Amino acid sequence: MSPITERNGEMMRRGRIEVICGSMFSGKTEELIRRLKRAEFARQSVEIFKPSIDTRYAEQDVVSHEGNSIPSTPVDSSASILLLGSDTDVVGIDEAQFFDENLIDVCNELANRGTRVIVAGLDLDFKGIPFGPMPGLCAVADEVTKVHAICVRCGALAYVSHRTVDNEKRVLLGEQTAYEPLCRACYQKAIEKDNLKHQA
Ligand SMILES: Nc1ncnc2c1ncn2[C@@H]1O[C@H](COP(=O)(O)OP(=O)(O)O)[C@@H](O)[C@H]1O
Ligand SMILES: Cc1cn([C@H]2C[C@H](O)[C@@H](COP(=O)(O)O)O2)c(=O)[nH]c1=O
Ligand SMILES: [Zn+2]
Repeated sequence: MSPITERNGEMMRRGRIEVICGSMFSGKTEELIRRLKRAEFARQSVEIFKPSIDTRYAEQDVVSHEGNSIPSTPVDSSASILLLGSDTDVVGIDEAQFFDENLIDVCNELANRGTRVIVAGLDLDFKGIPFGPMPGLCAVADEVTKVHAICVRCGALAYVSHRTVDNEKRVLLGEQTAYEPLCRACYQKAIEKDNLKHQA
């Protein structure tokens, strides 16, 4: 069970929201899997969800770039998470940026009912704009962990995922062949170069 607390003389599970955010390759999924596996070792009930559009490495599992994985339930909308994740000690959600804004209310509702909710997602899209429900989730979270990849151009800490293929759609599944993690300075240079290419 989750840590227990007392409310109005009743023993309750203590709910909370933990957000793990950062660029691509920053270790969000590995950190999510680490926390979820520790909860399983503690014999807590764990349910893991991901958006069904995320078929990059596997249909069902949450998989890190290193190949670590954990079984999950793909869902089409955040409402399904509330339905399927109730009465669970710990709910894990990966690729949260792809969910609808209602995910914020769903996580709040689960946490208020006593569930520990651990959410991982991209804080910024390839244009450097806050992605989907992520900024709202960071605001309501009890704890936010920002993780960093290494900038592939200079070795500093990366903060954003630069798209290296010509496609303006916000959602474009991919890995190293389509994205590179960059620090702020290298990202500025890369964007200037991209803009010049588009003007030519
Ligand atoms: N530039 C990079 N910086 C850090 N890790 C990288 C980089 N490129 C590839 N990786 C790999 O990505 C792994 C993290 O994968 P993952 O947890 O799936 O990240 P995320 O979910 O944030 O995209 C690292 O352990 C490392 O093996
Ligand atoms: C920046 C950015 C990324 N995506 C896609 C690319 C990947 O399939 C996922 C992120 O996965 P990770 O676990 O964080 O490596 O999101 C996108 O669709 N749009 C973007 O702007
Ligand atoms: Zn750099």
